[in-house]
Amino acid sequence: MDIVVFGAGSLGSLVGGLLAREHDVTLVGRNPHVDRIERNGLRIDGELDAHVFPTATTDGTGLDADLAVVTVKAFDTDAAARTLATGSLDAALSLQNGMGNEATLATHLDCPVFAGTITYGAMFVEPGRVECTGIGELALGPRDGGSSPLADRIGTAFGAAAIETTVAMDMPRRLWRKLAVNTAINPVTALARVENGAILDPPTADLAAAAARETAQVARADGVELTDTEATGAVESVATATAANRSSMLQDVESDARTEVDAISGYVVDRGEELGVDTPTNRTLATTIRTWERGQDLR
Ligand SMILES: NC(=O)C1=CN([C@@H]2O[C@H](COP(=O)(O)OP(=O)(O)OC[C@H]3O[C@@H](n4cnc5c(N)ncnc54)[C@H](OP(=O)(O)O)[C@@H]3O)[C@@H](O)[C@H]2O)C=CC1
Ligand SMILES: CC(C)(CO)C(=O)C(=O)O
Repeated sequence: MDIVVFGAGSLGSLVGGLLAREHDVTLVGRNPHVDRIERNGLRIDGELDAHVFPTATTDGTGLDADLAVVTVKAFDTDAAARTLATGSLDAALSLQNGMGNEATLATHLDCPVFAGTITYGAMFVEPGRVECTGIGELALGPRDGGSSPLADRIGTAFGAAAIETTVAMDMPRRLWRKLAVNTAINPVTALARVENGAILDPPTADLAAAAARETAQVARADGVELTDTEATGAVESVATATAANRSSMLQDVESDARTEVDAISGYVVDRGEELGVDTPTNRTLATTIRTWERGQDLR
């Protein structure tokens, strides 16, 4: 397959690098990372080891591909979609955290847009090098659920590159369950400046669980069957499995970078308002993170 990976930061470089073991990959990213990849290739180390030579560019306009994998931060999705729309794609797949990315992509792109969730961990080490901090799995499928031969083809292509992949018929449920995890872990760890495992202890556990329960309530109002128990259970198991991790939102706050709060807690608040579900915990968490953002000179 010809695959464009739009957003060659931590995750995009890892996924693009793994795909490059089997497919023709073009990474769209920033310099000096792109420059280094063009000259010396991309090294992946940590839990996986690879040295690959994908094409890399800082200019994402006019690209033609079978598939675009979108891995920019949620707040960059609109710009990424507009740039990708200048080329020609057969399909697009979001692997981003937060909600609403697929809808944004579909607004601009004239091709099927698939939803994805990924539990691989990636960390940018230096230009030309990323670390795989955890081997997980990838699920992808139609963004409204159901099956599609094109999703099957994409799943087969990821599998051929030895990426653990499930083609799922229940992506809306999976996206909401991941959102419940992110609404519980990300803002709480970012505000308290603690690793993921710390949210398992009372009284923080109550705060995180309240955020997850509200997210599940909004999901149900949106027609997706996600019980409170399933949402809080997912939070507990992810926080346990990633106990020593610093969440992406904590890392953003620590490096004075903009967070994805609008697509995480903010999404739950906004969708809850539309559906008549009050979300006081998510509202408080979103407001506090946004207040922090406004007070910073963000990168
Ligand atoms: N890292 C991880 O382990 C995981 C991340 N995710 C999700 O994946 C997404 C990406 O995360 P992550 O990789 O950590 O983020 P990064 O910030 O490391 O990667 C995004 C990259 O895209 C670049 N970018 C944005 N717009 C453009 C553009 N127009 N042209 C070229 N490059 C562009 C950014 O550059 P710049 O910053 O200069 O704008 C940045 O280098 C997020 O939604 C995150 O929540 C999900 C699971 C795991
Ligand atoms: C699952 C979790 C919470 C892992 O840290 C994550 O997705 C993030 O940090 O954004």
